[in-house]
Amino acid sequence: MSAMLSIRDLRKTYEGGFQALKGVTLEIEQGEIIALLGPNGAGKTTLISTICGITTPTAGEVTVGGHDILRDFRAARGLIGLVPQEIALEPFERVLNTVRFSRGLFGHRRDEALIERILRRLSLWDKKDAQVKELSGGMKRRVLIAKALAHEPRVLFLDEPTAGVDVELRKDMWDIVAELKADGVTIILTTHYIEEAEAIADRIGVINRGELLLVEQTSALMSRLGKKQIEVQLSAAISAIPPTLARPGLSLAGEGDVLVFEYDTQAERIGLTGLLNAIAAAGLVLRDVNTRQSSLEEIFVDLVSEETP
Ligand SMILES: Nc1ncnc2c1ncn2[C@@H]1O[C@H](COP(=O)(O)OP(=O)(O)OP(=O)(O)O)[C@@H](O)[C@H]1O
Repeated sequence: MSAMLSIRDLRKTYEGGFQALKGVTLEIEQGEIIALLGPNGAGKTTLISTICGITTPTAGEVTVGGHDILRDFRAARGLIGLVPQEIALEPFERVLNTVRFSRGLFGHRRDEALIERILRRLSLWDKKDAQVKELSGGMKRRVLIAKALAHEPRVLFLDEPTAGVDVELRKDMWDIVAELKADGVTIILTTHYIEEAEAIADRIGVINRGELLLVEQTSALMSRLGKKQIEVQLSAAISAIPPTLARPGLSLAGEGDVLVFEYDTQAERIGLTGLLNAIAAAGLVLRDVNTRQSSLEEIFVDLVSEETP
């Protein structure tokens, strides 16, 4: 089966010489959900904008459903739905018209029943006659999603869909993504939240400084990255870890008064109870206990430093 979205050696150098994409290659199958993680300025929006025809590539090739995005733009764009990061809506337009218009843009026939279903699905039906400027920020984001869905995309791009939205919309978004996937829609989303990528993506791509550092199955990546630390502060310093406590992942830190135990959250047996019992049995007294999970930032730093020879 050929890929639904095929990106080959895509490069983008902005006017002024900044290289935002340095040769990105990626194939995405139909019905797959891929999350692109990356720090600010990594090139995620540039990648999406280039595929959607908002930014022109400097080099490389992209096909959507087999259609080249430059030579066959209308056919390629007709398959795409885009939920952009920035809210760009006509403030005086009414919600219903905004969404209807979006469907017409790429040559689809009117389908009032579909528009109603989408608006209801996004809890916007009772706002259909409101002007966009009367909506809250979260509702405007819902309108952006409705617009993208109105032309029944086969490939949907979500650029940080849940940045700054409330818990309810986030949950709705995740459910909608699952429903679209069940319909065979291919979804590419960018996010800063690893939990979000973990919850909904089949694969995760990490992008940094215009390069795709890796693309991996979510489960494989999470088990590689799902490290957590427990820091046990002792009431008195020790000169070495007692032999009864020694185990892989345990080290002595601070002034000899902190035991750090690094473990894999995905492991079947972590052994925390055993460790705490052994600490007590060794006659050590605890002053405090903290846990720390690797943050996305640390994960990036790890990945980036792994890539540096
Ligand atoms: N029109 C432009 N002209 C020049 N440079 C640009 C332009 N648009 C983006 N850039 C630069 O390209 C780089 C990538 O930006 P991009 O918006 O793609 O990043 P991003 O990964 O989406 O970041 P964020 O997570 O902050 O949204 C940044 O350094 C940005 O300053």
